[in-house]
Amino acid sequence: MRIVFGADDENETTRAVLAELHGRGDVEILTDDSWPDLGAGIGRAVVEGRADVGVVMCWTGTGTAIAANKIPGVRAALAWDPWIARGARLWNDANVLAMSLKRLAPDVAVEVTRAFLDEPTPDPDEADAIRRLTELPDQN
Ligand SMILES: O=C(CO)[C@H](O)[C@H](O)COP(=O)(O)O
Repeated sequence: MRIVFGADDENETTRAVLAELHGRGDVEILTDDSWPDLGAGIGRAVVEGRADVGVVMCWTGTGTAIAANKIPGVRAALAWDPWIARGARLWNDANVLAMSLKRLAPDVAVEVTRAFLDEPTPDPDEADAIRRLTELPDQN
């Protein structure tokens, strides 16, 4: 699996997530102190096919998620527990995971990351909803 990762700050949580990612595939790391540019860069790497999925972190996770979702074709999901992360893949076909580097403990962030990456394919029952989602105009 090719994964693009970026965080606008570094701490125990980002280091734990990165270690987990390195154990799971080829990791491209984006460094950008500007969270809008970082989120957009992660999104572009995914839609341009350089990575299968993106994992992005900022203080809240929200800013980079919003920035990533500005890129057409990105479905970035903010997750704070494994159930949310799994559901984002299963029911939303999310291709970018966004997390808070300030509010998730390292072990929780790793569990969230695992849940996201372990659920590679969407639920077929959600195919219509996901198609409808991708048909919605990107106007933001
Ligand atoms: O959580 C974030 C955005 O949602 C940022 O990480 C936080 O606002 C810090 O950004 P900066 O270092 O540019 O002030």
